[in-house]
Amino acid sequence: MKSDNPTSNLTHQFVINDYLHQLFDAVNVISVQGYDNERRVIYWNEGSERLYGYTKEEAIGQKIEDLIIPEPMCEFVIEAHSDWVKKDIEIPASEIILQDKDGNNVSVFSSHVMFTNQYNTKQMYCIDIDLSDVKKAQAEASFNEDMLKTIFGAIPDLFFLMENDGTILEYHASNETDLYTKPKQFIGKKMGDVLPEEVAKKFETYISLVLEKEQMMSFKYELALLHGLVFFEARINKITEHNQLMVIIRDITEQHKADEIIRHQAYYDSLTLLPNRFLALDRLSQLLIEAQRNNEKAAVLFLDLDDFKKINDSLGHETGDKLLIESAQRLQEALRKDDTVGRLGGDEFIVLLRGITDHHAALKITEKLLNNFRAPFKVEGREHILTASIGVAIYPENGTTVADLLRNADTAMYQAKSYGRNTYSFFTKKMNVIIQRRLVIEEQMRDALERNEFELFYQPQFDAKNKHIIGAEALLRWHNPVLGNVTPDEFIPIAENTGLIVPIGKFVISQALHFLNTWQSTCKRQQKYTMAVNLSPRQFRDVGLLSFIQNSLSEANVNPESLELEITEGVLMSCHTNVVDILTEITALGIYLSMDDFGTGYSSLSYLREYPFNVLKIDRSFIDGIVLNNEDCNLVKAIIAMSHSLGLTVVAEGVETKEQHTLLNELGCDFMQGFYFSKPIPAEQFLDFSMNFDKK
Ligand SMILES: Nc1nc2c(ncn2[C@@H]2O[C@@H]3COP(=O)(O)O[C@H]4[C@@H](O)[C@H](n5cnc6c(=O)[nH]c(N)nc65)O[C@@H]4COP(=O)(O)O[C@H]3[C@H]2O)c(=O)[nH]1
Repeated sequence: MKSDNPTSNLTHQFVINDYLHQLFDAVNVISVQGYDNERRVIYWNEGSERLYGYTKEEAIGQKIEDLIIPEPMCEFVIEAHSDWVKKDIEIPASEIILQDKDGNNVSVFSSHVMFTNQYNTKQMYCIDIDLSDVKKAQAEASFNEDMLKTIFGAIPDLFFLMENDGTILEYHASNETDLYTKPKQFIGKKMGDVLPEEVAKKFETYISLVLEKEQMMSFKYELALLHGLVFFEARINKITEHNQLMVIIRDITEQHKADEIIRHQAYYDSLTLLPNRFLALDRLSQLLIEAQRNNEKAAVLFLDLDDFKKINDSLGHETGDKLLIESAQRLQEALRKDDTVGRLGGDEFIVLLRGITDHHAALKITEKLLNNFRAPFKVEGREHILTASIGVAIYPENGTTVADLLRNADTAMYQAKSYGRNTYSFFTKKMNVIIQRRLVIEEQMRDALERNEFELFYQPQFDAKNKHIIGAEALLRWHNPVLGNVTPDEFIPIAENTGLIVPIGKFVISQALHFLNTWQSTCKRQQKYTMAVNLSPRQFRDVGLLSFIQNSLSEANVNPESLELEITEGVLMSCHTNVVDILTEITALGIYLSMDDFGTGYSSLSYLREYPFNVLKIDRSFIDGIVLNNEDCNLVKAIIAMSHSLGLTVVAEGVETKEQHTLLNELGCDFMQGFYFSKPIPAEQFLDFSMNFDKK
């Protein structure tokens, strides 16, 4: 309750207290208020004005409970004041929350004194020290503490506070269950006392580094815990002003596993799980460093599965994948643990053998690898025969660098392929010459068609009985300005590999048919001549092959029956699903089909029944020996008989002597060709030969 005219009632009080008030005025940083025995303000210094917001003029005469006492405390304050005035019960100094003019809380430490003036009236003076800054700081500190607790509780990391010498002072751990040692046991100790020696050493090293460099450092380590191997990352930082260190330890096992998976994907082949090219070559470079240091030999084996592409194309990629997986297993089975087998890509593998004593040691392992391929591969109930060709290069004889050894092993592997596959070959310097030539041939052949470097020679074929010319075989010749004459045996396989055989083969078909037309019209006779043309396996992959042949026949105005296409077993073994279809379509057109080089390779009789052949050509390697060698003679005799029983016409290749001719005639051979009659000759010469021959 406010009094009506407070100021006039209080005037005498000011006079009395003037001296005292002058003193309080001097300490204006703290709030001092004076109250009369009815709790009316008789003194209000500058500090009070600042703290509570009331000016001196506003405050003087007001009762304390109307100014700064919050409503709920009013009764208590009035009572306490009355007790002090009347019963001398002192109000103790305490921390209390009052309120300012705007109703805001004001936290103060309030001390009180009671005077009795000369009129025997009690006057209370309150000295209030503003605690708001202290309170704010306390609130902040407690908030920070709470926040830290929450953070420590929420983060699964382990925190250690350490002296600079590594003694652990304090820790925070949200979960102590899975730890190597309970953090409590760390307190007062160093890492060396509680962790395995190797890990403790790492801590010591990094603590020294952090102190020396004055920067945060981190490192990784692993610990074998009861539930398995756990990977950690420790971060150490210096708390500069306190000469202490903070160590934060994080369980990174999951991240480590994820990293491992990524690393595995980057270094291992996802299909076979073998080291991929990248890792295998890295291992090779490590191997070379070791071999050099220990003065040892090492071997690099380049392994390529034979005809894998064809298998993949014909059986499908799923089967191909399964074969690759099993191949990888078989290779691993043949090797020691510290040897490496990697997949370079596709059907190429690399094997690295360390610490081999000599070539013989490498040879034994190479043979073992090939042997492991002998048993058929079983995929989805079907058996498949898969073989491999291996090239071997030895360190240091065949190279001292990754690139050299790899290239030379590859060269040797090509050599093994040319030996007929399913075999191995050790690198020799001579091979490099071969490879070099191969590259030049390849390069020169690219534009040879455009440069008109190819020419067809023709070798006549004769009726064995009456020695009449019945036809010819077209044989390709290549004269190159750089290489000179290159034999078909050398350039045809390269043309096959590069695919150049497709355009070259078309040139042959078209040229041979045009020549046949010229020949048939020049040397007119009742029975038409035939023209035999060789077809390579690769040409069967050309979807336009059939239509090209048909067009060429009509362009050259030649009957299909006059064309004979010679194919080898290679075409049939290429496993191309559409080979049967193409061969059937070829014969349906009326074109003759001839099985070339019979007697070499597998010479499977089943092919003759399975495919629609009209002609069988006995390879000249058999004809060579028929006069001298009874076995060859009997074999040729059997081939002729069998062919006739299948309705096939038999042509003998490479007839070089009169005796061979006579014997083959006796054995019932139908047609012949060979140097005895004529070598393959250019077109013009052939026409002369044919005309002169017919006149005889
Ligand atoms: N020692 C000896 N050899 C004889 C005798 N009679 C013929 N020859 C040779 O035997 C080969 C017969 O051809 P091939 O077996 O089809 O074997 C051919 C054939 O597989 C291939 N070839 C040739 N021209 C072509 C072609 O245009 N396309 C394809 N794809 N291959 C071809 O190259 C192979 C070799 O051809 P050439 O060097 O012309 O060799 C020819 C021929 O010159 C003989 O009495 N004694």
